[in-house]
Amino acid sequence: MSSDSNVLDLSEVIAVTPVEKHGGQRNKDGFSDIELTPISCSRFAVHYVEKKRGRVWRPGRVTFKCQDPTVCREWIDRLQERLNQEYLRPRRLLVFVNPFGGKKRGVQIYQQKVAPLFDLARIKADVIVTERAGHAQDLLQELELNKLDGIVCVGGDGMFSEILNGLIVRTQQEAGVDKDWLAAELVRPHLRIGIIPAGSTDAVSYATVGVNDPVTSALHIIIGDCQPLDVSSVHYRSQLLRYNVSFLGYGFYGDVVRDSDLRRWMGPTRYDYSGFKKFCRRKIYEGEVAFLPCADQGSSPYDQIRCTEGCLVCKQAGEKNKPTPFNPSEEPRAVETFGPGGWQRVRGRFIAINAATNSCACKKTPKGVSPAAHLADGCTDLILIHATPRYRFLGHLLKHLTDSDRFNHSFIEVYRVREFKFRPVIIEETEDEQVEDEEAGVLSRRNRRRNTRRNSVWNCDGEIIDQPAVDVKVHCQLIKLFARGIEETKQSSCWPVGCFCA
Ligand SMILES: CCCCCCCCCCCCC/C=C/[C@@H](O)[C@H](COP(=O)(O)O)NC(=O)CCCCCCCCCCCCCCC
Ligand SMILES: Nc1ncnc2c1ncn2[C@@H]1O[C@H](COP(=O)(O)OP(=O)(O)O)[C@@H](O)[C@H]1O
Ligand SMILES: [Ca+2]
Repeated sequence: MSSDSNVLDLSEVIAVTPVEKHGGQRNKDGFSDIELTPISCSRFAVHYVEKKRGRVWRPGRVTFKCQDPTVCREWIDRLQERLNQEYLRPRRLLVFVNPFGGKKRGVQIYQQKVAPLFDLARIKADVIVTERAGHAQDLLQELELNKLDGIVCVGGDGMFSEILNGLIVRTQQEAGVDKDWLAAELVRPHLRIGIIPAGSTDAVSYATVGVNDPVTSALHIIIGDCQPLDVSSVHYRSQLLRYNVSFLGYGFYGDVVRDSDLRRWMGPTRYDYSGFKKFCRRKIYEGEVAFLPCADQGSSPYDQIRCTEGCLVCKQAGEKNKPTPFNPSEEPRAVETFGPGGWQRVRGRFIAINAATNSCACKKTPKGVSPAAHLADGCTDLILIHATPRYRFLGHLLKHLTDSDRFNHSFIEVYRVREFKFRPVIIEETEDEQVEDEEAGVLSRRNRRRNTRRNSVWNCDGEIIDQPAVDVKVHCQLIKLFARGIEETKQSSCWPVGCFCA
């Protein structure tokens, strides 16, 4: 409801309920405790999304008084009927709660902040509190999903990654698509995923809603928002390792997540501790990155075009990348040529190799690792941080705390790509010769270095991929979230909400 008028957009109404005669007491979450028997009611309440500062949403409520109870009943039924016609609104959800992530408050967050809203909106939720890592991913291979309107993840990026992988693997299996085939055109799951932030970084939630707030995310789910999202597949020698939706980091960020995983008892601060430790260590990793730049030259990580609600860049990418029906006999369109318009190569000694499939905005870096990255453009921003003295690397890191250009350094290269591969260089103790062994997936350069340098791991949305050589490919708008992208805080967006989801 806009503040200077009394117009209420029906698509942002949560529910309509009869109200008890004496106005009733509201509990701390703003709900009236007593549901009145509808026949005798002369009042009804319209619960709606109230937009607060900083993209925070709260349930608002306005009460209407009718002289005649039948008119009141008529209003309730007609409004309820209209809400039921809003086809994007979920009726039945499967909720996975991670009791272990973040500050270990996933269950309380769901019970106290989300469940009352789902009840108010008459959403039936099947809740599963996970008992171990990978539990949600396993259940998604066997549970009955076709009566559901969506899946909700109560946790952080790692938990979301589990559900994302579980759902995509299940969908390919049912569609007969070989998920291990790098060139395969993946089938899009029809179920949307909602995220209730209850983790440590919650980058996916922050980058798609603009804030990490459980009630705000619950309201986006209730009104049936729909936001397509790119997903990157990570393979090694024709075997799928994992799907990634936000951040892939080798070197610094890989070492941070490997070190911090041993300190989960520290909660979210484990990342700052490990970050400081790995910053001081500043390990350098040699390797070669090959990448296929995105075809649309107009779009670049430097172009300052932010991906917001109704983003045109994503809308055009969606038009260009409409899913073609899967045809096993058809050879995929593989681009293997090197040179202009084809693959490019960069070989070097890196502090970090990062890929941001969306901005990766989060509390640590509100504008994101790559502020101009798009949620659904079919590309990922490949950020190569070459070896450099610590003070210069620190200067780059500090820029994440502000809105300034974090890429404006001679030791940083950034490319907007559709695919990339990384091959580490293993340093071994032998004579100096160069051998390229694609079969082993590594370039082995024999040298007189005293010690073989251990490789880093890939930080894949906070989960560890313990395989340095990877082939990454972006699948445009592979999944859909109950979100609408980063809302413009001032003028309304240029496209009606939900325009993306057919
Ligand atoms: C000196 C301050 C430097 C601030 C640097 C901020 C860099 C922020 C980069 C954030 C990357 C975000 C990408 C998101 C990844 C998440 O998917 C993933 C999993 O999320 P989940 O826990 O919810 O499951 N999260 C992460 O991998 C966390 C990465 C966080 C890295 C923190 C790095 C801190 C660096 C501190 C250096 C301090 C140097 C001080 C020297 C005097
Ligand atoms: N019940 C559980 N017990 C232990 N680990 C779990 C459980 N449920 C999920 N996990 C794992 O916890 C990890 C972190 O989950 P996440 O919600 O991302 O928390 P955080 O944001 O703190 O990393 C994920 O790898 C997930 O697989
Ligand atoms: Ca993208």
